Amino acid sequence: MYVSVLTAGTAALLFTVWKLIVHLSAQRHRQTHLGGGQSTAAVPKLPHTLSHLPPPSLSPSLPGPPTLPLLGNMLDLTRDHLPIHLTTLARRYGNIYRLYCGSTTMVILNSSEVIREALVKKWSDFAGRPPSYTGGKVSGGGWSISLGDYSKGWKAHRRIVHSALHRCTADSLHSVIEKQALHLKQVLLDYRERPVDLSEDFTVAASNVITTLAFGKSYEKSSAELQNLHGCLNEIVSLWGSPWISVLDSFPLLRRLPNPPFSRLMKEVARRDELIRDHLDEVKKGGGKEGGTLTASLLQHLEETSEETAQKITLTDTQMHMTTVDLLIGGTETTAAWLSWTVAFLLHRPEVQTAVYEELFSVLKGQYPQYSDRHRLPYLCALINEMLRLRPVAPLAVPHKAKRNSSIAGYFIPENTVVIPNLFGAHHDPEVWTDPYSFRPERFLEGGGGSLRALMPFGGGARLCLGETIAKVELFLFTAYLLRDFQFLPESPEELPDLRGVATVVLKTKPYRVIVRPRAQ
Ligand code: HEM
Repeated sequence: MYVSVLTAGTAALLFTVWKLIVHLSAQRHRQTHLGGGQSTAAVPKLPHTLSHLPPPSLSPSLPGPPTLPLLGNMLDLTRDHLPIHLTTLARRYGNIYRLYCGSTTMVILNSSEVIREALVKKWSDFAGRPPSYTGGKVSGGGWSISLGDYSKGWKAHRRIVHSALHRCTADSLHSVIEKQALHLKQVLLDYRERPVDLSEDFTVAASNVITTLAFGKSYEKSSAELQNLHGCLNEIVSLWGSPWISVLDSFPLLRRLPNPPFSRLMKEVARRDELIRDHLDEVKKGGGKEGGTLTASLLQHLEETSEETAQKITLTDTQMHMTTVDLLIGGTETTAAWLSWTVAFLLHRPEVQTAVYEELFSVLKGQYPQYSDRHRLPYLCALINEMLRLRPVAPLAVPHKAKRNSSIAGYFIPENTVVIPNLFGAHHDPEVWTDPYSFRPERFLEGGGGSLRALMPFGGGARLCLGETIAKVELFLFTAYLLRDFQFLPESPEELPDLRGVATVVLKTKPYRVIVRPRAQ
Protein backbone atom coordinates (compact mmCIF):
# COMPACT_ATOMS: atom_id res chain seq x y z
CA MET A 1 0.00 0.00 0.00
CA TYR A 2 2.78 2.38 1.07
CA VAL A 3 4.66 1.44 -2.08
CA SER A 4 1.70 2.04 -4.35
CA VAL A 5 0.96 5.47 -2.82
CA LEU A 6 4.62 6.35 -3.27
CA THR A 7 4.56 5.08 -6.84
CA ALA A 8 1.38 6.99 -7.63
CA GLY A 9 2.87 10.11 -6.03
CA THR A 10 6.09 9.75 -8.00
CA ALA A 11 4.18 9.15 -11.22
CA ALA A 12 2.07 12.27 -10.62
CA LEU A 13 5.17 14.32 -9.92
CA LEU A 14 6.95 13.01 -13.00
CA PHE A 15 3.85 13.68 -15.09
CA THR A 16 3.69 17.28 -13.82
CA VAL A 17 7.39 17.84 -14.56
CA TRP A 18 6.98 16.26 -17.97
CA LYS A 19 3.95 18.47 -18.73
CA LEU A 20 5.92 21.53 -17.68
CA ILE A 21 8.82 20.53 -19.91
CA VAL A 22 6.58 19.81 -22.89
CA HIS A 23 4.62 23.03 -22.34
CA LEU A 24 7.70 25.20 -22.07
CA SER A 25 9.52 23.57 -24.88
CA ALA A 26 6.47 23.86 -27.19
CA GLN A 27 6.19 27.52 -26.23
CA ARG A 28 9.87 28.04 -26.87
CA HIS A 29 9.63 26.19 -30.17
CA ARG A 30 6.69 28.39 -31.24
CA GLN A 31 8.59 31.50 -30.28
CA THR A 32 11.64 30.72 -32.35
CA HIS A 33 9.41 30.28 -35.36
CA LEU A 34 7.46 33.46 -34.84
CA GLY A 35 8.18 36.49 -36.89
CA GLY A 36 10.05 39.50 -35.48
CA GLY A 37 9.00 41.32 -32.35
CA GLN A 38 8.72 38.17 -30.26
CA SER A 39 7.65 38.98 -26.76
CA THR A 40 9.18 37.40 -23.71
CA ALA A 41 6.01 38.37 -21.85
CA ALA A 42 4.35 35.23 -23.20
CA VAL A 43 6.83 33.07 -21.29
CA PRO A 44 6.03 32.20 -17.69
CA LYS A 45 8.30 34.03 -15.25
CA LEU A 46 10.95 31.58 -14.23
CA PRO A 47 14.20 32.06 -12.34
CA HIS A 48 16.87 33.38 -14.69
CA THR A 49 18.62 30.04 -15.10
CA LEU A 50 15.35 28.31 -16.00
CA SER A 51 14.16 30.80 -18.51
CA HIS A 52 17.24 31.14 -20.70
CA LEU A 53 15.40 32.36 -23.75
CA PRO A 54 17.01 32.93 -27.13
CA PRO A 55 18.65 36.34 -27.15
CA PRO A 56 16.06 38.63 -28.73
CA SER A 57 18.65 39.87 -31.21
CA LEU A 58 19.10 36.47 -32.88
CA SER A 59 17.12 36.22 -36.07
CA PRO A 60 13.83 34.80 -34.88
CA SER A 61 13.40 32.74 -38.00
CA LEU A 62 16.68 30.85 -37.63
CA PRO A 63 15.38 27.28 -37.42
CA GLY A 64 16.40 24.64 -34.91
CA PRO A 65 15.15 21.67 -32.91
CA PRO A 66 12.81 22.15 -29.91
CA THR A 67 14.49 22.95 -26.60
CA LEU A 68 14.03 21.84 -23.00
CA PRO A 69 13.87 24.27 -20.08
CA LEU A 70 17.20 24.64 -18.32
CA LEU A 71 18.89 22.21 -20.73
CA GLY A 72 18.09 23.92 -24.03
CA ASN A 73 19.52 21.58 -26.69
CA MET A 74 22.18 20.19 -24.34
CA LEU A 75 20.92 16.64 -24.98
CA ASP A 76 21.60 17.07 -28.70
CA LEU A 77 25.18 18.02 -27.86
CA THR A 78 25.79 14.94 -25.73
CA ARG A 79 24.74 12.55 -28.53
CA ASP A 80 27.04 9.75 -29.52
CA HIS A 81 28.90 10.74 -32.73
CA LEU A 82 27.97 14.42 -32.69
CA PRO A 83 29.01 15.13 -36.33
CA ILE A 84 26.57 12.49 -37.63
CA HIS A 85 23.82 13.79 -35.32
CA LEU A 86 24.34 17.42 -36.40
CA THR A 87 24.31 16.29 -40.04
CA THR A 88 21.02 14.44 -39.50
CA LEU A 89 19.55 17.62 -37.96
CA ALA A 90 20.70 19.55 -41.04
CA ARG A 91 18.55 17.36 -43.27
CA ARG A 92 15.55 18.50 -41.18
CA TYR A 93 16.42 22.11 -40.28
CA GLY A 94 18.60 23.13 -43.22
CA ASN A 95 22.23 24.09 -43.77
CA ILE A 96 22.18 26.68 -41.03
CA TYR A 97 20.32 26.20 -37.74
CA ARG A 98 20.69 27.08 -34.06
CA LEU A 99 21.12 25.16 -30.82
CA TYR A 100 21.03 26.51 -27.25
CA CYS A 101 23.31 25.29 -24.51
CA GLY A 102 22.97 26.97 -21.12
CA SER A 103 23.10 30.67 -21.94
CA THR A 104 25.06 30.09 -25.15
CA THR A 105 23.59 30.26 -28.63
CA MET A 106 25.32 28.12 -31.24
CA VAL A 107 24.83 28.36 -34.97
CA ILE A 108 25.66 25.18 -36.88
CA LEU A 109 26.85 25.52 -40.49
CA ASN A 110 26.42 22.40 -42.61
CA SER A 111 27.28 23.21 -46.24
CA SER A 112 30.49 24.38 -47.85
CA GLU A 113 28.68 27.48 -49.17
CA VAL A 114 27.63 28.77 -45.73
CA ILE A 115 30.93 27.71 -44.14
CA ARG A 116 32.84 29.56 -46.85
CA GLU A 117 30.66 32.65 -46.42
CA ALA A 118 31.43 32.77 -42.67
CA LEU A 119 35.06 31.63 -42.53
CA VAL A 120 36.44 33.03 -45.79
CA LYS A 121 34.22 35.82 -47.18
CA LYS A 122 33.41 37.34 -43.77
CA TRP A 123 36.53 36.04 -42.05
CA SER A 124 37.05 39.10 -39.87
CA ASP A 125 33.49 38.81 -38.50
CA PHE A 126 33.89 35.17 -37.50
CA ALA A 127 37.60 34.76 -36.63
CA GLY A 128 36.96 34.76 -32.86
CA ARG A 129 37.11 31.84 -30.45
CA PRO A 130 34.49 31.61 -27.72
CA PRO A 131 35.87 32.22 -24.25
CA SER A 132 35.63 29.08 -22.20
CA TYR A 133 36.53 28.49 -18.59
CA THR A 134 38.04 25.05 -19.26
CA GLY A 135 39.65 26.19 -22.55
CA GLY A 136 41.44 28.92 -20.59
CA LYS A 137 42.70 26.33 -18.12
CA VAL A 138 44.25 24.12 -20.83
CA SER A 139 45.65 26.95 -22.96
CA GLY A 140 47.69 28.85 -20.40
CA GLY A 141 44.94 31.48 -20.07
CA GLY A 142 43.93 31.60 -23.76
CA TRP A 143 47.48 32.12 -25.05
CA SER A 144 47.49 29.26 -27.53
CA ILE A 145 46.96 29.90 -31.24
CA SER A 146 44.13 27.37 -31.50
CA LEU A 147 42.06 28.61 -28.54
CA GLY A 148 43.13 32.25 -28.31
CA ASP A 149 40.55 34.86 -29.33
CA TYR A 150 41.23 36.98 -32.42
CA SER A 151 43.12 40.16 -31.48
CA LYS A 152 46.16 42.14 -32.66
CA GLY A 153 48.35 40.14 -30.27
CA TRP A 154 46.91 36.81 -31.47
CA LYS A 155 47.38 37.83 -35.11
CA ALA A 156 51.04 38.69 -34.47
CA HIS A 157 51.52 35.40 -32.58
CA ARG A 158 50.09 33.37 -35.48
CA ARG A 159 52.11 35.32 -38.07
CA ILE A 160 55.40 34.92 -36.18
CA VAL A 161 54.81 31.15 -35.83
CA HIS A 162 53.66 30.83 -39.45
CA SER A 163 56.86 32.47 -40.71
CA ALA A 164 59.02 30.37 -38.36
CA LEU A 165 57.29 27.19 -39.59
CA HIS A 166 57.86 28.27 -43.17
CA ARG A 167 61.57 28.90 -42.50
CA CYS A 168 62.18 25.66 -40.67
CA THR A 169 60.18 23.45 -43.07
CA ALA A 170 61.31 25.01 -46.36
CA ASP A 171 64.35 22.75 -46.72
CA SER A 172 63.78 19.96 -44.26
CA LEU A 173 60.09 18.95 -44.26
CA HIS A 174 60.44 16.40 -47.07
CA SER A 175 63.46 14.70 -45.53
CA VAL A 176 61.96 14.70 -42.00
CA ILE A 177 58.81 12.91 -43.26
CA GLU A 178 60.77 10.62 -45.57
CA LYS A 179 62.88 9.48 -42.62
CA GLN A 180 59.79 8.70 -40.54
CA ALA A 181 58.11 6.90 -43.46
CA LEU A 182 61.17 4.65 -43.89
CA HIS A 183 61.31 4.05 -40.14
CA LEU A 184 57.61 3.10 -40.20
CA LYS A 185 58.37 0.68 -43.05
CA GLN A 186 60.92 -1.10 -40.87
CA VAL A 187 58.49 -1.27 -37.93
CA LEU A 188 55.83 -2.86 -40.19
CA LEU A 189 58.34 -5.34 -41.68
CA ASP A 190 59.24 -6.41 -38.15
CA TYR A 191 55.63 -7.49 -37.52
CA ARG A 192 56.19 -10.30 -40.07
CA GLU A 193 52.54 -10.41 -41.14
CA ARG A 194 51.18 -10.85 -37.61
CA PRO A 195 47.76 -9.18 -37.14
CA VAL A 196 48.45 -5.83 -35.47
CA ASP A 197 46.75 -2.60 -34.45
CA LEU A 198 48.76 0.12 -36.22
CA SER A 199 47.25 3.16 -34.50
CA GLU A 200 50.14 3.64 -32.08
CA ASP A 201 52.73 3.29 -34.86
CA PHE A 202 50.92 5.97 -36.86
CA THR A 203 50.84 8.22 -33.77
CA VAL A 204 54.58 7.77 -33.21
CA ALA A 205 55.37 8.53 -36.88
CA ALA A 206 53.21 11.69 -36.90
CA SER A 207 54.48 12.80 -33.52
CA ASN A 208 58.11 12.33 -34.55
CA VAL A 209 57.57 14.63 -37.53
CA ILE A 210 56.35 17.36 -35.15
CA THR A 211 58.94 16.82 -32.39
CA THR A 212 61.74 16.80 -35.01
CA LEU A 213 60.44 20.07 -36.45
CA ALA A 214 59.74 21.63 -33.04
CA PHE A 215 62.85 20.69 -31.06
CA GLY A 216 64.93 18.36 -33.19
CA LYS A 217 64.12 15.07 -31.43
CA SER A 218 62.42 11.82 -32.44
CA TYR A 219 61.57 8.79 -30.30
CA GLU A 220 61.10 5.04 -30.43
CA LYS A 221 57.63 3.74 -29.60
CA SER A 222 58.95 2.24 -26.37
CA SER A 223 60.60 5.48 -25.18
CA ALA A 224 59.41 6.46 -21.71
CA GLU A 225 59.68 10.14 -22.65
CA LEU A 226 57.34 9.68 -25.63
CA GLN A 227 54.88 7.56 -23.64
CA ASN A 228 54.87 10.20 -20.96
CA LEU A 229 54.23 13.06 -23.38
CA HIS A 230 51.49 11.27 -25.32
CA GLY A 231 49.97 9.78 -22.21
CA CYS A 232 49.29 13.24 -20.87
CA LEU A 233 48.30 14.89 -24.20
CA ASN A 234 45.77 12.10 -24.88
CA GLU A 235 44.45 12.31 -21.36
CA ILE A 236 44.00 16.08 -21.71
CA VAL A 237 42.12 15.77 -25.01
CA SER A 238 39.83 13.01 -23.75
CA LEU A 239 39.20 14.56 -20.31
CA TRP A 240 38.54 17.97 -21.85
CA GLY A 241 35.90 16.43 -24.16
CA SER A 242 34.11 14.74 -21.25
CA PRO A 243 30.67 16.09 -20.24
CA TRP A 244 31.83 16.29 -16.57
CA ILE A 245 34.25 18.96 -17.61
CA SER A 246 32.44 20.75 -20.46
CA VAL A 247 29.44 21.27 -18.17
CA LEU A 248 31.64 23.70 -16.19
CA ASP A 249 31.69 26.05 -19.19
CA SER A 250 27.91 26.41 -19.26
CA PHE A 251 27.09 26.22 -15.55
CA PRO A 252 29.56 28.34 -13.52
CA LEU A 253 27.98 27.40 -10.19
CA LEU A 254 29.21 23.81 -10.64
CA ARG A 255 32.81 25.07 -10.55
CA ARG A 256 32.48 25.37 -6.77
CA LEU A 257 31.75 21.67 -6.34
CA PRO A 258 34.42 18.97 -6.14
CA ASN A 259 34.99 17.50 -9.61
CA PRO A 260 37.55 14.64 -9.73
CA PRO A 261 37.83 14.53 -13.58
CA PHE A 262 38.56 18.28 -13.58
CA SER A 263 41.21 17.85 -10.87
CA ARG A 264 42.78 15.12 -12.99
CA LEU A 265 42.73 17.40 -16.03
CA MET A 266 44.59 20.10 -14.07
CA LYS A 267 47.19 17.56 -12.95
CA GLU A 268 47.76 16.44 -16.56
CA VAL A 269 48.08 20.04 -17.73
CA ALA A 270 50.76 20.62 -15.07
CA ARG A 271 52.58 17.44 -16.19
CA ARG A 272 52.39 18.54 -19.86
CA ASP A 273 53.76 21.97 -19.02
CA GLU A 274 56.69 20.53 -17.12
CA LEU A 275 57.62 18.19 -19.99
CA ILE A 276 57.46 20.92 -22.62
CA ARG A 277 59.32 23.42 -20.44
CA ASP A 278 62.20 20.91 -20.20
CA HIS A 279 62.43 20.64 -24.00
CA LEU A 280 62.25 24.37 -24.56
CA ASP A 281 64.86 25.03 -21.86
CA GLU A 282 67.22 22.61 -23.60
CA VAL A 283 66.93 24.48 -26.92
CA LYS A 284 67.21 27.83 -25.12
CA LYS A 285 70.42 26.72 -23.37
CA GLY A 286 71.97 26.43 -26.81
CA GLY A 287 70.60 29.94 -27.53
CA GLY A 288 68.72 28.48 -30.49
CA LYS A 289 71.97 28.94 -32.39
CA GLU A 290 72.07 25.44 -33.88
CA GLY A 291 69.06 26.43 -36.04
CA GLY A 292 66.84 24.13 -38.03
CA THR A 293 64.05 23.72 -35.49
CA LEU A 294 60.92 25.77 -34.98
CA THR A 295 61.95 26.68 -31.45
CA ALA A 296 65.36 27.92 -32.61
CA SER A 297 63.76 29.84 -35.43
CA LEU A 298 61.27 31.45 -33.04
CA LEU A 299 64.03 32.39 -30.61
CA GLN A 300 65.76 34.28 -33.40
CA HIS A 301 62.59 36.04 -34.61
CA LEU A 302 60.49 36.66 -31.52
CA GLU A 303 59.16 40.00 -32.72
CA GLU A 304 57.10 41.48 -35.46
CA THR A 305 55.90 44.97 -36.20
CA SER A 306 52.14 45.34 -36.20
CA GLU A 307 50.80 46.43 -39.60
CA GLU A 308 48.05 48.47 -37.94
CA THR A 309 49.97 50.31 -35.19
CA ALA A 310 53.59 50.00 -36.32
CA GLN A 311 54.32 48.84 -32.74
CA LYS A 312 56.68 45.96 -32.01
CA ILE A 313 54.97 42.85 -30.65
CA THR A 314 57.19 40.30 -28.89
CA LEU A 315 56.24 36.68 -28.26
CA THR A 316 56.08 35.84 -24.56
CA ASP A 317 57.41 32.64 -22.96
CA THR A 318 53.82 31.45 -22.44
CA GLN A 319 52.99 31.99 -26.11
CA MET A 320 56.09 30.08 -27.18
CA HIS A 321 55.25 27.29 -24.78
CA MET A 322 51.65 27.08 -26.02
CA THR A 323 52.83 27.06 -29.65
CA THR A 324 54.62 23.77 -28.98
CA VAL A 325 51.45 22.39 -27.37
CA ASP A 326 49.37 23.56 -30.37
CA LEU A 327 51.62 21.82 -32.86
CA LEU A 328 51.88 18.61 -30.84
CA ILE A 329 48.15 18.32 -30.25
CA GLY A 330 47.10 19.66 -33.67
CA GLY A 331 49.68 17.69 -35.60
CA THR A 332 49.75 14.24 -34.06
CA GLU A 333 46.32 12.70 -33.52
CA THR A 334 44.91 14.28 -36.69
CA THR A 335 47.46 12.79 -39.09
CA ALA A 336 47.54 9.47 -37.22
CA ALA A 337 43.73 9.17 -37.25
CA TRP A 338 43.65 9.95 -40.96
CA LEU A 339 46.15 7.14 -41.71
CA SER A 340 44.08 4.69 -39.62
CA TRP A 341 40.94 5.67 -41.56
CA THR A 342 42.69 5.21 -44.89
CA VAL A 343 43.86 1.68 -44.07
CA ALA A 344 40.37 0.83 -42.69
CA PHE A 345 38.66 1.90 -45.94
CA LEU A 346 41.27 0.14 -48.07
CA LEU A 347 40.51 -3.13 -46.26
CA HIS A 348 36.92 -2.71 -47.44
CA ARG A 349 37.96 -1.87 -51.03
CA PRO A 350 41.15 -3.87 -51.80
CA GLU A 351 40.91 -2.99 -55.51
CA VAL A 352 41.69 0.64 -54.58
CA GLN A 353 44.99 -0.48 -53.00
CA THR A 354 45.83 -2.35 -56.19
CA ALA A 355 44.99 0.66 -58.37
CA VAL A 356 47.23 3.01 -56.32
CA TYR A 357 50.07 0.46 -56.26
CA GLU A 358 49.88 -0.01 -60.04
CA GLU A 359 49.87 3.75 -60.60
CA LEU A 360 52.90 4.22 -58.32
CA PHE A 361 54.75 1.41 -60.04
CA SER A 362 54.00 2.45 -63.61
CA VAL A 363 54.81 6.16 -63.02
CA LEU A 364 57.83 5.87 -60.73
CA LYS A 365 59.30 2.56 -61.88
CA GLY A 366 59.95 1.41 -58.33
CA GLN A 367 61.32 4.75 -57.00
CA TYR A 368 59.81 6.40 -53.89
CA PRO A 369 57.81 9.52 -54.82
CA GLN A 370 58.62 13.13 -54.04
CA TYR A 371 55.77 15.49 -53.11
CA SER A 372 56.40 17.19 -56.47
CA ASP A 373 55.37 13.93 -58.21
CA ARG A 374 51.77 14.37 -57.05
CA HIS A 375 50.57 15.76 -60.40
CA ARG A 376 51.68 12.52 -62.05
CA LEU A 377 49.77 10.39 -59.51
CA PRO A 378 46.10 11.34 -59.94
CA TYR A 379 44.64 8.17 -58.42
CA LEU A 380 46.72 8.48 -55.24
CA CYS A 381 45.64 12.15 -54.95
CA ALA A 382 42.01 11.14 -55.54
CA LEU A 383 42.27 8.61 -52.70
CA ILE A 384 43.71 11.27 -50.36
CA ASN A 385 40.98 13.78 -51.25
CA GLU A 386 38.23 11.19 -50.85
CA MET A 387 39.54 10.25 -47.39
CA LEU A 388 39.72 13.94 -46.39
CA ARG A 389 36.10 14.28 -47.56
CA LEU A 390 34.64 11.13 -45.98
CA ARG A 391 36.49 11.35 -42.68
CA PRO A 392 37.56 14.95 -41.98
CA VAL A 393 39.52 14.20 -38.81
CA ALA A 394 38.57 17.54 -37.21
CA PRO A 395 34.89 17.05 -38.13
CA LEU A 396 33.54 20.16 -36.38
CA ALA A 397 36.75 22.22 -36.79
CA VAL A 398 37.23 24.35 -33.65
CA PRO A 399 34.31 26.58 -32.54
CA HIS A 400 34.37 30.12 -33.94
CA LYS A 401 32.82 33.23 -32.39
CA ALA A 402 31.20 36.23 -34.07
CA LYS A 403 33.43 39.23 -33.30
CA ARG A 404 30.65 41.66 -34.26
CA ASN A 405 27.05 41.64 -35.48
CA SER A 406 26.99 40.04 -38.91
CA SER A 407 24.94 37.69 -41.07
CA ILE A 408 25.21 34.27 -42.68
CA ALA A 409 22.92 33.14 -45.50
CA GLY A 410 20.77 36.18 -44.82
CA TYR A 411 20.24 35.38 -41.12
CA PHE A 412 21.29 38.00 -38.59
CA ILE A 413 24.07 36.65 -36.32
CA PRO A 414 24.72 38.78 -33.22
CA GLU A 415 28.17 39.45 -31.77
CA ASN A 416 29.46 36.63 -29.52
CA THR A 417 27.34 33.89 -31.14
CA VAL A 418 29.26 30.61 -31.27
CA VAL A 419 29.56 29.30 -34.83
CA ILE A 420 30.31 25.61 -35.48
CA PRO A 421 31.49 24.69 -38.99
CA ASN A 422 30.20 21.12 -39.44
CA LEU A 423 32.82 20.01 -41.97
CA PHE A 424 31.56 16.43 -41.77
CA GLY A 425 28.08 17.66 -42.75
CA ALA A 426 29.42 19.77 -45.62
CA HIS A 427 31.35 16.76 -46.94
CA HIS A 428 28.16 14.65 -46.91
CA ASP A 429 25.88 17.28 -48.44
CA PRO A 430 23.70 15.44 -51.01
CA GLU A 431 23.28 18.70 -52.96
CA VAL A 432 27.01 18.67 -53.73
CA TRP A 433 28.16 15.05 -53.56
CA THR A 434 26.58 12.17 -55.47
CA ASP A 435 26.11 9.21 -53.16
CA PRO A 436 27.87 11.14 -50.33
CA TYR A 437 28.31 8.22 -47.91
CA SER A 438 30.11 5.98 -50.46
CA PHE A 439 33.88 5.66 -50.63
CA ARG A 440 34.57 6.53 -54.28
CA PRO A 441 38.04 8.02 -54.92
CA GLU A 442 37.12 8.10 -58.63
CA ARG A 443 34.89 11.11 -57.99
CA PHE A 444 38.09 13.20 -57.70
CA LEU A 445 39.48 12.00 -61.05
CA GLU A 446 38.94 14.23 -64.06
CA GLY A 447 35.24 14.27 -64.98
CA GLY A 448 34.30 12.35 -61.79
CA GLY A 449 32.19 15.23 -60.44
CA GLY A 450 34.07 15.73 -57.13
CA SER A 451 34.39 19.40 -56.15
CA LEU A 452 37.71 20.54 -54.68
CA ARG A 453 36.05 23.87 -53.81
CA ALA A 454 33.54 22.08 -51.57
CA LEU A 455 36.30 20.14 -49.82
CA MET A 456 37.24 22.00 -46.61
CA PRO A 457 38.98 19.54 -44.25
CA PHE A 458 41.35 22.25 -42.97
CA GLY A 459 38.71 24.94 -42.44
CA GLY A 460 39.44 28.31 -44.05
CA GLY A 461 40.14 32.02 -43.62
CA ALA A 462 42.01 33.52 -40.67
CA ARG A 463 41.73 30.25 -38.71
CA LEU A 464 42.80 27.92 -41.53
CA CYS A 465 44.69 24.96 -40.05
CA LEU A 466 48.20 26.22 -39.27
CA GLY A 467 49.67 22.83 -40.21
CA GLU A 468 47.86 22.46 -43.56
CA THR A 469 51.05 22.37 -45.64
CA ILE A 470 52.82 19.99 -43.28
CA ALA A 471 49.73 17.74 -43.16
CA LYS A 472 49.35 17.62 -46.95
CA VAL A 473 52.97 16.54 -47.47
CA GLU A 474 52.65 13.99 -44.65
CA LEU A 475 49.43 12.44 -45.98
CA PHE A 476 50.89 12.19 -49.47
CA LEU A 477 54.28 10.72 -48.54
CA PHE A 478 53.09 8.36 -45.78
CA THR A 479 50.29 6.97 -47.99
CA ALA A 480 52.53 6.62 -51.03
CA TYR A 481 55.31 4.86 -49.08
CA LEU A 482 52.86 2.53 -47.30
CA LEU A 483 51.01 1.52 -50.48
CA ARG A 484 54.20 1.13 -52.50
CA ASP A 485 55.72 -1.25 -49.95
CA PHE A 486 52.77 -3.12 -48.46
CA GLN A 487 49.44 -4.76 -49.07
CA PHE A 488 46.96 -4.38 -46.18
CA LEU A 489 44.74 -7.39 -45.49
CA PRO A 490 41.96 -7.97 -42.96
CA GLU A 491 42.63 -10.34 -40.09
CA SER A 492 39.83 -12.47 -41.53
CA PRO A 493 37.30 -11.73 -44.29
CA GLU A 494 34.54 -11.45 -41.66
CA GLU A 495 36.45 -8.96 -39.49
CA LEU A 496 36.47 -5.76 -41.49
CA PRO A 497 36.96 -2.54 -39.49
CA ASP A 498 33.97 -0.50 -38.36
CA LEU A 499 33.67 2.62 -40.54
CA ARG A 500 31.57 4.82 -38.22
CA GLY A 501 34.32 5.51 -35.71
CA VAL A 502 34.35 7.50 -32.53
CA ALA A 503 33.97 11.28 -32.59
CA THR A 504 35.67 13.38 -29.94
CA VAL A 505 37.54 16.53 -30.93
CA VAL A 506 39.20 14.21 -33.47
CA LEU A 507 37.23 11.65 -35.50
CA LYS A 508 38.99 8.33 -34.89
CA THR A 509 38.59 4.69 -35.95
CA LYS A 510 37.59 2.08 -33.42
CA PRO A 511 40.57 -0.24 -32.73
CA TYR A 512 41.09 -2.89 -35.44
CA ARG A 513 43.85 -5.25 -36.48
CA VAL A 514 45.37 -5.69 -39.90
CA ILE A 515 47.89 -7.95 -41.62
CA VAL A 516 50.63 -6.02 -43.37
CA ARG A 517 52.15 -8.02 -46.25
CA PRO A 518 55.30 -6.70 -47.95
CA ARG A 519 54.93 -6.28 -51.73
CA ALA A 520 57.37 -8.19 -53.91
CA GLN A 521 59.31 -5.31 -55.50
C1 HEM B 1 44.91 15.58 -41.58
C2 HEM B 1 45.50 16.54 -40.90
C3 HEM B 1 44.83 17.76 -40.34
C4 HEM B 1 43.54 18.21 -40.48
C5 HEM B 1 42.40 17.57 -41.28
C6 HEM B 1 43.44 19.45 -39.73
C7 HEM B 1 42.29 20.23 -39.64
C8 HEM B 1 42.18 21.38 -38.89
C9 HEM B 1 40.97 22.14 -38.73
C10 HEM B 1 39.63 21.81 -39.38
C11 HEM B 1 41.25 23.20 -37.92
C12 HEM B 1 40.27 24.25 -37.40
C13 HEM B 1 40.09 25.37 -38.37
C14 HEM B 1 39.05 26.35 -37.87
O1 HEM B 1 39.06 26.70 -36.69
O2 HEM B 1 38.21 26.75 -38.67
C15 HEM B 1 42.64 23.11 -37.56
C16 HEM B 1 43.29 24.04 -36.76
C17 HEM B 1 44.63 23.93 -36.41
N1 HEM B 1 45.52 22.97 -36.82
FE1 HEM B 1 45.11 21.41 -38.07
N2 HEM B 1 44.65 19.73 -39.17
C18 HEM B 1 45.53 18.73 -39.53
C19 HEM B 1 46.87 18.67 -39.18
C20 HEM B 1 47.56 19.62 -38.49
C21 HEM B 1 48.99 19.62 -38.28
C22 HEM B 1 49.96 18.59 -38.88
C23 HEM B 1 49.26 20.68 -37.47
C24 HEM B 1 50.60 21.18 -36.95
C25 HEM B 1 51.74 20.98 -37.49
C26 HEM B 1 48.02 21.37 -37.19
C27 HEM B 1 47.89 22.50 -36.40
C28 HEM B 1 46.73 23.22 -36.23
C29 HEM B 1 46.63 24.44 -35.44
C30 HEM B 1 47.74 25.08 -34.63
C31 HEM B 1 45.31 24.89 -35.55
C32 HEM B 1 44.69 26.14 -34.93
C33 HEM B 1 44.66 27.28 -35.96
C34 HEM B 1 44.01 28.56 -35.43
O3 HEM B 1 43.20 28.53 -34.53
O4 HEM B 1 44.34 29.64 -35.97
N3 HEM B 1 47.01 20.69 -37.82
N4 HEM B 1 43.20 22.00 -38.17
